[in-house]
Amino acid sequence: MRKHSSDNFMAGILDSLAQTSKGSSANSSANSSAPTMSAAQILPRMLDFVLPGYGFISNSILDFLGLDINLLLYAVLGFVMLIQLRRVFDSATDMLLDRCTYSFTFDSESSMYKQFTDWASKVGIGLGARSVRIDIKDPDINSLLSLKDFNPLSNDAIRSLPRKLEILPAYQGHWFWYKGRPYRFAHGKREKKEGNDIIEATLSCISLSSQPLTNLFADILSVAHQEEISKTYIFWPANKQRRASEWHRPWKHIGTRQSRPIRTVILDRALKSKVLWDIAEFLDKDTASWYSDRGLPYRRGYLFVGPPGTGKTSLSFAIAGVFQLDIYVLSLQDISISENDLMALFNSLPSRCVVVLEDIDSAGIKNRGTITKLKTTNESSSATRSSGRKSNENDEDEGHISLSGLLNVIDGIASKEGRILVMTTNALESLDPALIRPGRIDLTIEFQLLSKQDAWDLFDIMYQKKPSNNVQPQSEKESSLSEELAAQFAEHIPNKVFSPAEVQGYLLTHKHDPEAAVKGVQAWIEETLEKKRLDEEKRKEAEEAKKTASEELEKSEAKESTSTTANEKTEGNIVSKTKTGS
Ligand SMILES: Nc1ncnc2c1ncn2[C@@H]1O[C@H](COP(=O)(O)OP(=O)(O)OP(=O)(O)O)[C@@H](O)[C@H]1O
Repeated sequence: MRKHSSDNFMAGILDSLAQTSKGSSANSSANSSAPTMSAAQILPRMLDFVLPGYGFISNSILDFLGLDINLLLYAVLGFVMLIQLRRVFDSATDMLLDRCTYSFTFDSESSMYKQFTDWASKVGIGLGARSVRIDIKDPDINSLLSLKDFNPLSNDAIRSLPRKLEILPAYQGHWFWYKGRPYRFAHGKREKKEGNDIIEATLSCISLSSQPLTNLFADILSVAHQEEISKTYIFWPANKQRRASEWHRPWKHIGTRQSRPIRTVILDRALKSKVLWDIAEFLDKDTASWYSDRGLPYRRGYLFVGPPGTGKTSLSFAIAGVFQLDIYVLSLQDISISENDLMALFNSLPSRCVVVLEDIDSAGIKNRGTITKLKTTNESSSATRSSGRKSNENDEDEGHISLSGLLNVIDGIASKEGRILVMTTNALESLDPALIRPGRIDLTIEFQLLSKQDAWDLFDIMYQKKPSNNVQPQSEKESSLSEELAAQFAEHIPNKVFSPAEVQGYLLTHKHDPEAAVKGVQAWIEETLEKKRLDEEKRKEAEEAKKTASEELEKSEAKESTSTTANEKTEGNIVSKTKTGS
């Protein structure tokens, strides 16, 4: 039934068209100037047939309003056709992309992603897109600090810093041109893992080979490399939750620092070059095979010994900068790090890096000997029993990582080849010899308190002008003046009394005024020595009080145990007397 009516409908339309066309051809023979039905008339005719009266209405609108609704109709039809064409184009492009595209994928947690977005922001990739992501770059606080009239108490100072926008490719797909080729950057699957969004990113290129993409990545890496040359990447252990997750590296990138120039670390020249040559030789391309040919583990260990603030950490950072290595800093004082964590942390180190184990003396490493001693003491000593402490409590006090656990990590089978281990300590004598035996520690460097010459060097480092900082290099006159000031300054500093950190702290209070630093140094020395003296007195008093308290405790415990023994004896006598009496 329905088919029948639709047949009628089509027949009607064709009839109507045929009549028009017949009429037109008849007329055309009679009158060649008579209008024939043009393509433009087909739609109105069809509509007239479907909606009787449409022709009348459209003519009336044309007559009265001068508006040709047929034109509107064609515009709508054209628009619909365009949309359809776009769909066809999209699916054709998808098909083309599928067949003729190369894609490289990386995830948002990878360092590749960071390097791509840095590159995109630098090259302005996001700028061509109609939809971009924007972020605000951190204000350049360094530039503010270098201003003479900077007042840290004024909130406005920080607020007034210009903040720059960072323009990045949007999360949806985005085409861009690079070196005459179209590339597409898109974010894909987003997954939530351990509270973190991990997004898959894809960079594609229409090409029959992967070469253009490889070239693009080479460009990205070379831009990143230029930046990295002067930077040191710093890693710390990630928090416990992330460390436990199989999705994350146990290390967290916590920052990137301008590499510390080696000349800014004050250390005996011969020692400095000894350690640098040693590392250079270790990192030489032939050294790894030299080690493996001889069955030696390809690792190097250094021990930096010296009082606090003498440059042990600074030298570690400078070494990382000189050799372009990332630095992994680990403190065993972090009680959340278990032996298993330590193992995972060491196992996931890259093959070339500097790993710094800070303050290993105060880390509370459980010493094999100490544990045995404690256990024996606990078993035999009634004094310890009476204090109510259990042996495992003592073990915990001793530290959460055992010496054997640490040794295992440092040179066990799983330990990474090629890493440079730096252990720092303030107290060499408190270290277990096993920890620093040759093979684990290959070179020990001693750091000292400041000599007069060191004070001279430190002053020079603090006030030298660098041509690279848009500051004019020093003239000869200026340079001889600053040498004179450095000499005067060094003259005041007593030999081997202050650490470089202490003197640096003082100089920082006169950052832009070397004359004032020289003028005020004597007063500072006296004040600091007096403070040190008072601190030392307090420390001694506290030590004395602790000693007296423990002696008193021992005495009272001894008294208690004597009276217990006497009571037991008396009780024994009473019992024996009673027995005898009975
Ligand atoms: N030898 C040095 N040369 C240059 N700067 C130094 C030196 N020693 C210390 N400093 C300065 O003192 C500060 C602390 O130095 P650093 O952390 O390297 O000392 P450290 O010996 O590792 O101390 P700690 O034993 O307390 O860890 C840094 O800002 C550093 O610039």
